[in-house]
Amino acid sequence: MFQVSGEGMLMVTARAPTNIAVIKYWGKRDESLILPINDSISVTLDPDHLCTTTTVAVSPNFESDRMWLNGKEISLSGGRYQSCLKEIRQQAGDVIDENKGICIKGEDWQKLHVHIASYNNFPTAAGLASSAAGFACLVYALSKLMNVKEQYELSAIARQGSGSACRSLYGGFVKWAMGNDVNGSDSIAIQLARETHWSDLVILIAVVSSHQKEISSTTGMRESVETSELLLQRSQNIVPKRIKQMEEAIRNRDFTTFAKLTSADSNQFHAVCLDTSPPIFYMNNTSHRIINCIERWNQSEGTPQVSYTFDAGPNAVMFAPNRKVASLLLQRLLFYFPPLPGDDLSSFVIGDQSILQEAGIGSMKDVQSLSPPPETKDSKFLSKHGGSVSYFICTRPGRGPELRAHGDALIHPQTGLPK
Ligand SMILES: Nc1ncnc2c1ncn2[C@@H]1O[C@H](COP(=O)(O)OP(=O)(O)OP(=O)(O)O)[C@@H](O)[C@H]1O
Ligand SMILES: C[C@@](O)(CCOP(=O)(O)OP(=O)(O)O)CC(=O)O
Repeated sequence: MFQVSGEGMLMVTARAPTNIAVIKYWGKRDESLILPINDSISVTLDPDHLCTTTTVAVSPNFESDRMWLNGKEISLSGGRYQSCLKEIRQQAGDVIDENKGICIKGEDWQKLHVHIASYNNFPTAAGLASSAAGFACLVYALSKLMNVKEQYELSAIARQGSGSACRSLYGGFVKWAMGNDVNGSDSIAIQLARETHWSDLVILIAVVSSHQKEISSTTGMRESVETSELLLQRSQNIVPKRIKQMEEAIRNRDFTTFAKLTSADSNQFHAVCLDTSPPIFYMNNTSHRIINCIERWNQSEGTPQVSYTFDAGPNAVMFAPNRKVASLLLQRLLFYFPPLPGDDLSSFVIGDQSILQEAGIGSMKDVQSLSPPPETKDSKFLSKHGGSVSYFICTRPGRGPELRAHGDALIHPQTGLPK
């Protein structure tokens, strides 16, 4: 919402979700415009559980563009922030409200400076796509402040902050079309279906403990483009088919196909990482154990009960077709990856915690007395790995960015500084 203070400051606060790719983006054909070598498809995660909140403010008294992330001032000099700010200013419209004494013409935005305060309600730079939610929220909030008319162009602007950010401008199920234009104007996100289209889906995230310093997605994909022949084959011959199949699976809410494609595409993306020289290892032993646990279960049932996907890190994102299956998944995961003694269950499973009740787990004692999954006949698969998952987040497909009320503003209306 617009908020005008006595100091002549105008503010907007917005919230934006993260997303998880089910057909992965990996590889750019243009590094500075962030143009991908293939289409990708993602599911937007419920912002009630994982989101960025950003307040943007403008005042004639501001001397430079400034930004605070999670309370600490950060530099906006990087090319990605500069591209987003420049592009959004070019699209800015008039903001005129005679009653409130506001008159900002479209061209005035080139001279006016903004203050930005942003907060992620989940760990930043920890493999949970903070850059996707962050850049989507920044561009969305600025577009509202600056009265940008062409809302469909926002994804092409957010893309220049971080490729995957373009998909966070929509809720539900989203495709990022790679486009053909050299200037990137058609490399944009398109909503395939709203979150309500497939609201039974349950998403469980295992935040896997990791002390390794990971290689960033930006660097990793650059090295894959330079060295992996498998990536060339994937982007030219495999992804185009999978995109069509995935679109159809989403349209028909066909979980079996959705699950098969999601896990297969994650595995192929990590195979590309291994095919990169030098090879890149994003998953760790815990990630591999989670895959084994799910594959054993799926094999024993003959059809996929759940699916998994991993981005450029060890965290698992798992999909279940409904709450019943999600609670069976949670029982299995808590059996193999219990919290450490003394941990608190209510901070070990966060997000939509009602899933714990449905899984019949009310206390740490219930976790300890979980029986081994019935498909686990061989005792070598019975070892537990307490503490190797830091915590679980239970969520669902969610809405796209939205404006927030004045009360959520992160900038003080008098000082123009973070609250
Ligand atoms: N709320 C935000 N607003 C603007 N930029 C943000 C925000 N949160 C994160 N970023 C930017 O994204 C960077 C982190 O991106 P990075 O790709 O390292 O981590 P991630 O997106 O959390 O994890 P991953 O890409 O592995 O899923 C930060 O250093 C910052 O530049
Ligand atoms: C594995 C991925 O998560 C890669 C995401 O890469 P980024 O969007 O973080 O990379 P840049 O465009 O360089 O900022 C797959 C995906 O989200 O599609």
